[in-house]
Amino acid sequence: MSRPVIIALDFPTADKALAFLDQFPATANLTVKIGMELFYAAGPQIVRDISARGHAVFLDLKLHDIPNTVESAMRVIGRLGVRYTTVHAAGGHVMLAAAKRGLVAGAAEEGLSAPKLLAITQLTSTNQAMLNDDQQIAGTVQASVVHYAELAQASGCDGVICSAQEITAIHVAVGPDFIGITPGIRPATAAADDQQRVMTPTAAAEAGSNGLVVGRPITQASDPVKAYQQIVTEWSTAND
Ligand SMILES: O=c1ccn([C@@H]2O[C@H](COP(=O)(O)O)[C@@H](O)[C@H]2O)c(=O)[nH]1
Repeated sequence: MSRPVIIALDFPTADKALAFLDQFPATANLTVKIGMELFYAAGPQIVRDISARGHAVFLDLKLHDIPNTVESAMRVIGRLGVRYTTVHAAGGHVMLAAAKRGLVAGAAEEGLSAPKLLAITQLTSTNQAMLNDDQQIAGTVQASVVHYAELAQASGCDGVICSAQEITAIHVAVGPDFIGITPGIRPATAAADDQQRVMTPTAAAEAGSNGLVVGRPITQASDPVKAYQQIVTEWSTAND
């Protein structure tokens, strides 16, 4: 299984996202994440433009709606040729199964492989107090995340999005082949920003993360290519 370092392209326009990518060698074959900001600004064309440059796309729209709506939206996403996409586990097993059905159907219509469906467990910006007080979920963050991983697996998802802090417990609960992609990654000297459950690339590798998502530590670095390469080196070394 490949273990990508996924760059979160959190930019307000297509021009800014493409200019950012222009800094990398044309042969870089990156894996990049298009989230709500860029997709709402630039639409499906930005997925096509970035794919045409040879990069793999993770379309992170975090769907959470009634099952029929999610299934229909996932059918559209399935036609785009992305590698990963996301849905909120909190939508429940009926919605998650509908998401998977839509994704598989949409991809089949275009003769494509279905994207990997990853369920958001607890956002990495959520801490223990927010879980208990805001969401009124009792217990630990880890218990909630593991519960959502089990629900996602039983509902046909391919993996989850979680903090690297929970990845070991997830793999114990649902097995090592269930994908755990981890945002909230910060090199040792980087600011946490709004992230609450962070880990370094080395610690994430040691815990068993299947892939990192990194945004601001790369996109806002004075030398983004160097920042990306440093994280890839740290991650690869720790995975060896
Ligand atoms: O739980 C989650 C789910 C998704 N994200 C996304 O990852 C990146 C992280 O960006 P940073 O700048 O490295 O904090 C961002 O696009 C989020 O939407 C997440 O952080 N946590």
